[in-house]
Amino acid sequence: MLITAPHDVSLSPPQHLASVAGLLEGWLPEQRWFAGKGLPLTDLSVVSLTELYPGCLHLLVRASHAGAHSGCYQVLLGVSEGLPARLRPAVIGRPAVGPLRGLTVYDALHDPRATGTLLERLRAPGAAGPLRFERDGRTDVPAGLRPRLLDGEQSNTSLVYGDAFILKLFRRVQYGVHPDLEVPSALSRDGCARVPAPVAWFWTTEPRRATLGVLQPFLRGATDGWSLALDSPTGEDLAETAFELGRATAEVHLALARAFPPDEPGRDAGSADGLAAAMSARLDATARQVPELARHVPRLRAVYQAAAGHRSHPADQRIHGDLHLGQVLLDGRRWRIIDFEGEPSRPLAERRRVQSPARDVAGMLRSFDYAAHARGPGHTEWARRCRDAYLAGYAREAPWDPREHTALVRAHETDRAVYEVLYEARHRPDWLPVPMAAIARLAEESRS
Ligand SMILES: Nc1ncnc2c1ncn2[C@@H]1O[C@H](COP(=O)(O)OP(=O)(O)O)[C@@H](O)[C@H]1O
Ligand SMILES: O=P(O)(O)O[C@H]1O[C@H](CO)[C@@H](O[C@H]2O[C@H](CO)[C@@H](O)[C@H](O)[C@H]2O)[C@H](O)[C@H]1O
Repeated sequence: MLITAPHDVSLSPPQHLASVAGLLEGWLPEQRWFAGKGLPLTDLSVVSLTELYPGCLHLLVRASHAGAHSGCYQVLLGVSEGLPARLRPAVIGRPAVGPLRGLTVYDALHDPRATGTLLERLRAPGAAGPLRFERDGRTDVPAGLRPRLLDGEQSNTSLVYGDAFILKLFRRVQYGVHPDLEVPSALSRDGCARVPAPVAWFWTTEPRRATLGVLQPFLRGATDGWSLALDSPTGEDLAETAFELGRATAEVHLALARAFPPDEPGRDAGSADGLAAAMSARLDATARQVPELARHVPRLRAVYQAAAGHRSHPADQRIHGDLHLGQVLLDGRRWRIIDFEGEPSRPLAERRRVQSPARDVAGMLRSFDYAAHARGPGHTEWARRCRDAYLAGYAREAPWDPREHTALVRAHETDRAVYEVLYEARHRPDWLPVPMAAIARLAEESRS
């Protein structure tokens, strides 16, 4: 396959691109954040290329697959004659042909020189080719903070600088306003302390505006909800924290409703029937891709219809969109909520739409179920306690009580489990039995 360069690249010789094409073709599909897993690649094209310094290229690469599917990815490449031992795990390969023959191409996000340069750019707002760097101007970002690449399971890639800031680089790039910059900025203007506020960010103008990364304060010493859930010896000891987490979710929902008022563009009314139709459409699409889901389809549709039958629902509003235990950090005694990106596989415009707050509540309930599986057999009761405490905490702060809207919450849990089925099938097939077990249970419950 030939990798094709954009016509207006002036920063680096286009023939270099042909050199790295074969390497990226093998490397991209192996990455956790690559969304086209299992779909044969038909083309790779560079939509933007910027030389950050000689030997370090910032690329946006479009990967096309058979059919209409394609995705644009952010990649930072280093090119070097030799690499120190600590950078060997980052090697992508050595081009066999072309001007880069014999040189080593590597993932430069592992290279402190490259990631240090990114921070310097963010500290001094301005342009580099099509890239634009901006900052809020209120927070001091010291020079020379030591970068460290996070190695956790992620949809994107994050770097921690001096344990003071964290930079999230969006791997799958979509054009338009990015909710992970838009929402925390709006919440911070609203005075909401539950969400770390963006300090600096960068975006590209080429071929269209797209947010590429956001720097925010690093909550040193905070523990994520997933680790806490796996470490807590009993449901009893997590109940109080789960209650507080419910309160935190409701507080953020209230702040979101204030920050994105009803007449804001992008907000539409939504109806219970429309919701059931949208959920059914997602179910059908997923069942086409994950055939083991197909036998549950009729019963799951009934779950959606049951929610549509109830006319009184909490109003749609902007929500988190992908709330789970990995997105909440216990910072001292206070829960903080991160990652407002929404479900990574959905189009950006869809993720920015108003949705039912029940969806976030359902996301967290699903997460207790995941944690119960991860803890091992016999943790159903543990999950129930966490669930009850979380719902009680939410109801304490929110203007509606999810325990009085069981059909709605169940429909969202089901829709969320369907999303998880596709997510796991694509990214982590070993985890697929977890949402599949929930699907079987929810389908069975629909009989009663
Ligand atoms: N402000 C922060 N302070 C401390 N840790 C953070 C912060 N933001 C993110 N993290 C850590 O980084 C991980 C990944 O961040 P996240 O925004 O969820 O990325 P992704 O969308 O790629 O999953 C989180 O699970 C959390 O452990
Ligand atoms: O990368 P993100 O955090 O934005 O979210 C994606 O990946 C998550 C897994 O890392 C995935 O969450 C699912 O697995 C979690 C356990 O690892 C579990 O707590 C969640 O409830 C479950 O949805 C998330 O769905 C996906 O969007």
